[in-house]
Amino acid sequence: MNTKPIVALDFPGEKEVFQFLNHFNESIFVKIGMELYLQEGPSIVQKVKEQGHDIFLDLKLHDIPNTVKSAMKGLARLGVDLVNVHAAGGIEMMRGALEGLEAGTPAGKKRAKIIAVTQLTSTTEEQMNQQQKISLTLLDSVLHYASITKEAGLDGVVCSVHEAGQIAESCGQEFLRVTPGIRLPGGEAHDQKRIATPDGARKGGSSFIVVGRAITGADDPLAAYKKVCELWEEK
Ligand SMILES: O=C(O)c1cc(=O)[nH]c(=O)n1[C@@H]1O[C@H](COP(=O)(O)O)[C@@H](O)[C@H]1O
Repeated sequence: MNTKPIVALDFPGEKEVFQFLNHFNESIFVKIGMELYLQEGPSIVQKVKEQGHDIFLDLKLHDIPNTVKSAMKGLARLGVDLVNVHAAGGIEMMRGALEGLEAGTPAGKKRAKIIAVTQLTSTTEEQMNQQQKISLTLLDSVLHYASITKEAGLDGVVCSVHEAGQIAESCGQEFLRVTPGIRLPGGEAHDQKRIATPDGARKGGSSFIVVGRAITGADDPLAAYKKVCELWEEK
């Protein structure tokens, strides 16, 4: 797995995906999320893989442990590089997800990394306090979810850049911090609440950045991708 920016293929269907991927003549790291997967099904994973791209299959599983375990067993056969669940499903559910993933990974193949969503980057502390009835700071809630994710044996979490550094301190550098909510300087936030720039993410302790609309919605997606890479990788 490389640490290239992960480009969110949030498109309605296959046609738009390949129009977009045609801009690139190198293999990149992409994310297939629920919008695309629910329209096209598992075949889209196969088709994107055939072009040589690394894949984060972002289906954010959150259900009873047995259901998540069985679902993960099936997903493991798709041969993707990274998958995720919601940490709010609890330790038993996350352990089930990991067991399913291990059981479903074909012999001789590397199992996908598995991470858990802490608090979505579209959530504010006020929303969390009022709507989830969690009376902590947002940072403490994210740190708590990171600690139970680690206890369950997963490889890391999805969080915002604002929490990434503290998670690295409490859970270790090896524990992945995958951070969406990335915008180019001055870019529109849209529905995201906890945002940062690619260079902010590098300085803030992210292991990976997930970038969607800043690239897919740009007039020149390749130029936007290159700009993101430049800021993310700058030494
Ligand atoms: O799990 C995710 O990928 C995810 C978690 C999160 O907390 N926030 C978040 O935005 N995402 C995903 O990251 C992508 C962000 O897209 P943009 O806001 O367009 O860059 C979307 O595909 C989201 O589904």
